[in-house]
Amino acid sequence: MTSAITQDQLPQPPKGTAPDGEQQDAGVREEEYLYRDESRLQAGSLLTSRTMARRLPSLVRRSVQMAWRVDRGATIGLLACQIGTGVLAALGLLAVTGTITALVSSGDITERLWDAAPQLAVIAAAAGLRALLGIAVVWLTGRLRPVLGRTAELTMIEAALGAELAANNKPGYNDAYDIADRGAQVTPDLVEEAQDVLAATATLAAGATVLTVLHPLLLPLLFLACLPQAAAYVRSARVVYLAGLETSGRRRMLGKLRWHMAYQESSEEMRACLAGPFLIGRYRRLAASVNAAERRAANTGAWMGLAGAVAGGVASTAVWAALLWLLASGRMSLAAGGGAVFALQTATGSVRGIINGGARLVRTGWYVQDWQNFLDNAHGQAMTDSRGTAPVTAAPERFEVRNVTYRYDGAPKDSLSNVSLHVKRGEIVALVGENGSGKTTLSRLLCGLLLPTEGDVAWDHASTADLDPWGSWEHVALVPQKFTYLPLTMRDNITFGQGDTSDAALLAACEASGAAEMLPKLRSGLNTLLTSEWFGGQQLSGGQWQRLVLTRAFHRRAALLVMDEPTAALDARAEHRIFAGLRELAKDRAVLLITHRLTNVAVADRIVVLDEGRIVQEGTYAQLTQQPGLFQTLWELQRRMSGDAPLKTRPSIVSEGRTT
Ligand SMILES: Nc1ncnc2c1ncn2[C@@H]1O[C@H](COP(=O)(O)OP(=O)(O)OP(=O)(O)O)[C@@H](O)[C@H]1O
Repeated sequence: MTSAITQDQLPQPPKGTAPDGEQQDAGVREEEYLYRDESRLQAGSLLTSRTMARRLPSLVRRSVQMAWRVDRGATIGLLACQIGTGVLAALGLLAVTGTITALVSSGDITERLWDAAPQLAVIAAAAGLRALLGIAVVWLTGRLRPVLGRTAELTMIEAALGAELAANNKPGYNDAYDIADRGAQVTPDLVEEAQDVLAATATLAAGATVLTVLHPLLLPLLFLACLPQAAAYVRSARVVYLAGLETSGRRRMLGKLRWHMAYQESSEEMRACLAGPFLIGRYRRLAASVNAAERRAANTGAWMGLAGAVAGGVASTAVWAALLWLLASGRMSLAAGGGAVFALQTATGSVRGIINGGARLVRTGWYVQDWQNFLDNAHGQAMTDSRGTAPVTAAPERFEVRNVTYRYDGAPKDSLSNVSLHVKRGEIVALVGENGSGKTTLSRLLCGLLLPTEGDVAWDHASTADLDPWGSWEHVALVPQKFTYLPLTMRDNITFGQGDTSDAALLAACEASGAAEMLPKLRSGLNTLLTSEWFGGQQLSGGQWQRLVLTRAFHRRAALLVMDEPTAALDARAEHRIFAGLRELAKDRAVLLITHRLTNVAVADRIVVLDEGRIVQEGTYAQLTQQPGLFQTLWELQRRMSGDAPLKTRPSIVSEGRTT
């Protein structure tokens, strides 16, 4: 038996605080996590019924094209079913009007019944076949939906991977991604809704033919009667869509909170810092604001629906009055009138189906349009638009940053100012400096992951902006400061399906990084799934993961090796192994080493010291340890802390800022 979780089963805050962390949390400010793309919101609010009517055919066409691309068989089957449904509906309807005409004509009742019998048989056969086609539609749709959904997701991932790394800092990019992702999720709905519209259109075609034959006035009247409801549906769809846009940022934040509160990676901090109650409080407030926006949209939608229904009711009464008038004035026979009543009812149902399905289709179409816009150019961040396609034909010899300035989008100041640096194959260059001085940013530029705001980054003589990014990253091996724990086997985590995947090649890289030592402890050696979230998996420690990430970089045998704090999580023996082996590794590689452990940079040929985004010192280890300046100050502080030596200079930076 299942039971709902009660409030007291949730993590509780420390005594003296409100259960939802209210005392610590000032709440969600009005402007927090809000979507602010005014032009987009304005464009959304201008979407009208006329736009909808104009877009409907292209949306149906697009959904058919999407379905065609992923499963031609199912698409052909579905189209055939819709056409079949329409034909059967027409046959059934004609048979019904024929039956009614036969039954209300004069003559013996037995004769009239015999006359109507073939029509009744057609009605029964058409209804049975339509039911069969309905089952086929459900089966084919069930076959198509998941493939469409997964394909849409994959195209999103490809588009995101094809965007500039800097895109994450661009205003609106992450919102655009989220909104587009929603579009990807509803892609299967587009096909289903298009089908509903097609089916209703097919039935309407049948009803319309009969109505027009009975009296040419009936069909236009019917359309007029449905217009108010159509307008109401579209308005309500627009309100819901706009509410979705406005709340996208907050819904993204809700997703992030759920992730951090529930998943393994952050679970220890969540518990030990008692972050749960605080974050649950924050979640509640954000959720309440999203709920309120959605409730407002639902209310407005309901009012619009009511207005549409009232107007539609009045208009329908007028249509029925017109029919009565046609009958009363003798402009239509009683027999035809019976058929007309039935045809009118069928056609009214179909038109409502078109309008209802059409409004849903248009709303889904807006989302799908967002998805397609993102696929087109990743919200203006596609690398194909910002970079060249020049291939990197041979492994570059020299990597150079020339007079580079870089500022992250939205940042108040430059992270790097007029910086120049080069590193050649066979050389180790160390980059040092205090937190936030720009080391990682510089390494991202050297790798071609970021393009400079000013200046140039060149590999041999080619600017990274002109190179094909994917081709160039084949020559890069990166040990990032923050690495990702991927739930793959050790083998896959090392190779990502590239290079020599033989055991011999992998073991050589494992030896160099120290990862070989952990292999005997793994259940299935290189084939062990490195996570405890799945059956049979095994989780590594932080340092073991760092060894693995080093193995990944060494295995790539790339011309440029960038190591950003590569030994932060390693034990002394493992760290020693890395630095002792670095010279050997650098024989045919250009190595950029970033570390705060200044004694380790003795291995480098040159040391570049960054301070607040500028190069303030450059030289060998021997030179910089003897030269007064930032390097010497930091180096002496570290030596003092490790008890190596007394200070040569006063550690003024601790209390008075920098000494340079
Ligand atoms: N993705 C980012 N978006 C916006 N600003 C960033 C981003 N990454 C870094 N910065 C900013 O750029 C500046 C330099 O950061 P960077 O990470 O390059 O420093 P660092 O020298 O590597 O620091 P640390 O030693 O702490 O790793 C900092 O002021 C930081 O706030």
